[in-house]
Amino acid sequence: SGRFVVKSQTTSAPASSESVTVTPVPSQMKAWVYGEYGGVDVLKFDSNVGVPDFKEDEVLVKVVAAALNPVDAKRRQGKFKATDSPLPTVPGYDVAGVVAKVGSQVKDFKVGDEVYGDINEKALEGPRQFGTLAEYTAVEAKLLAPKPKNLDFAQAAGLPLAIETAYEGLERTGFSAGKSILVLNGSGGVGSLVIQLAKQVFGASRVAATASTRNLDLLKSLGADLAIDYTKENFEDLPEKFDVVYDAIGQCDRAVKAMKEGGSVVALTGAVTPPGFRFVVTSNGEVLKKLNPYLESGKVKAVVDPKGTFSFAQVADAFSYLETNRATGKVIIHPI
Ligand SMILES: C/C=C1/OC(C)=C(O)C1=O
Repeated sequence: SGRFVVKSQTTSAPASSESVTVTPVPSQMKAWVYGEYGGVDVLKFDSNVGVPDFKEDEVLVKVVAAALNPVDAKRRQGKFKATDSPLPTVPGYDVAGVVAKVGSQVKDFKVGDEVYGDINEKALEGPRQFGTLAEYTAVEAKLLAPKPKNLDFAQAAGLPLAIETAYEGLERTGFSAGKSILVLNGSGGVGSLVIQLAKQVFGASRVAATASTRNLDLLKSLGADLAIDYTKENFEDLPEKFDVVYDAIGQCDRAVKAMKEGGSVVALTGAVTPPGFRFVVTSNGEVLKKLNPYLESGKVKAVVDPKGTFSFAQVADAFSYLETNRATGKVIIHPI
């Protein structure tokens, strides 16, 4: 087959354009790999990794950008080894890229489509051996959605796992219009989206969020009515209580003290104190399709860490930065 080049153009100002060579698909590719569990030092850059096979209901995506998530680091540390796929592993859940090949059962996508998604339907149960920190990745078509036209690949790559987690957590608490919410870690990858979805999609009456001093203005810019500086006060000591507390940091024992009688507390990680509950995100392209209008209208924005994107060669440095827990928004790898 001939050379297929896609010229991507965002519809927002400042417009950005990027040419992506989609085919011919090689048999070998560049990817980051680890053959043993451990620290960042087990990550190796390999120029001769086999391009993954894909099933009839899957697509092969030419990766343009990928995002790092805490689950990538925890998985590499072996915290989920009991349910992990075999080593060696190519890490990475989030992808934004261009469809390079489609399986025979795929109807919703064709070669050249610009897509984004989280490639692991169940984050901790058998995540794919060949992830997104690679030139190509295979994924079920049902986990993908068209990339929002106004976002470049780097911005889009940072959304799937975080926005699906934010949305699913709000749904699971029964959050709805007119309710109040407190978001713990409002400047994080998930928290920065919980603030926006609560306000713009669910119709929150009031949104409060915690962050450090340097991120209080960001909370307000995302729509928070109350920005709480956790270096200066304890949110659970404030007189105001909330219908829902979304714990995106691991402070469930404190979160339940900020909940109104009859309210709900959802936690992403860490020990759970009743009535708080924990869940693990299920990836679903339909959630991304449902949220695309909010992204394309600009009502909901992707938050990329101010350090900017890390190059493909800098993946180990990017993980070191992510694991400081100091990132604001998402840590993105672009271009790949
Ligand atoms: C994205 C999934 C996760 O699930 C747990 C328990 C974490 O700590 C994650 O990051």
